[in-house]
Amino acid sequence: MLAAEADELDRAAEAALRPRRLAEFIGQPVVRDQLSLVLDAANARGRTPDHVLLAGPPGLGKTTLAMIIAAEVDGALRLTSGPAVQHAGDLAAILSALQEGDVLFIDEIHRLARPAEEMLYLAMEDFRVDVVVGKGPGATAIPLSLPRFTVVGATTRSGLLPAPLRDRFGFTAHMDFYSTAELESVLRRSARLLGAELEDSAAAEIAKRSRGTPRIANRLLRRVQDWAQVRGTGELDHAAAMAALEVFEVDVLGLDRLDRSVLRALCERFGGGPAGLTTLAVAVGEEPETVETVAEPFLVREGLMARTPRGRVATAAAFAHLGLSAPNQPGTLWD
Ligand SMILES: Nc1ncnc2c1ncn2[C@@H]1O[C@H](COP(=O)(O)OP(=O)(O)OP(=O)(O)O)[C@@H](O)[C@H]1O
Repeated sequence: MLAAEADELDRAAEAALRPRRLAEFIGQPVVRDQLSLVLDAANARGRTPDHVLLAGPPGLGKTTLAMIIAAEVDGALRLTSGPAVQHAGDLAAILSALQEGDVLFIDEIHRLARPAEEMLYLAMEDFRVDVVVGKGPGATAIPLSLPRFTVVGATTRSGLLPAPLRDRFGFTAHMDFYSTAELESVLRRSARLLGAELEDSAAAEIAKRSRGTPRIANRLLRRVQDWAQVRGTGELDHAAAMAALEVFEVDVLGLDRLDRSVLRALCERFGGGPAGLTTLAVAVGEEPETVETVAEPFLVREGLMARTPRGRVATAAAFAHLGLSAPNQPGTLWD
């Protein structure tokens, strides 16, 4: 329910909710300002804009921004992703089909295979690919020049990007989590597009629990709509929001059942920790990887849990959130 990654249902629903132009894009003021400068300058010069890297966690609008960039420069958008390009030949095929002014969106660009990455360096810098013909000592590289195009790379792990690739982008836009007020605007806009009216207090409740992520906000809105239609009055009001969020076990901080059971185990069974990841995972009946990748990042971000060399530790805020009193032991985080 609160995963920031998209599933099939999200993808189908999201298409209708994506802002199409930069002016419609809510939040991310710094990124919007940087992009509008780069795109306006490119348009004024009649040139394709510099390559852009979009860095940030999933669900914050990287794909949406890539589509907006293409729309703003009147270019066609070609989409691919790092894992989809297994061989340099795959990338050569994509690059050689590009037209002047196209925008090539490469999602998860940090997962490109090495040979493809090297081919991309040359394509981004010199608008050229070397097509290798033949094998062994007789192989020759035939240079093929490409029309000017713009690469928009998206990554959730900009630290994994090799420096030579990072350097080929004209700039990197760092996307941040959205504020509650921004998410309320996203929700009001989505409701309008869905032909529904969303009460302000309902928007505030949903926004507060959406983990700073528009994708999650839109998903929760759909569940509130379901509740209103099936069990409520049809209105997207405060009562519908509260009831739907309760059905789906999303609490006031945006924690779901797994998050809470991890915290509860840490606080109640291990006295707040430190507890090792595996021990904690066994206590909640999950795989260590699930606890580490699904629950932990948000708990740490919210200041409810800390990772220390001795193991996971619950903070005073975690005890308070669960309505427990924190043990008073010197040397621990809640002291
Ligand atoms: N600034 C925004 N204003 C309004 N809606 C937004 C905004 N950013 C994202 N959204 C909505 O959130 C959803 C997810 O956005 P998007 O697919 O662009 O995220 P992403 O960062 O590319 O995620 P991923 O990396 O997981 O693909 C879209 O449906 C889009 O409508």
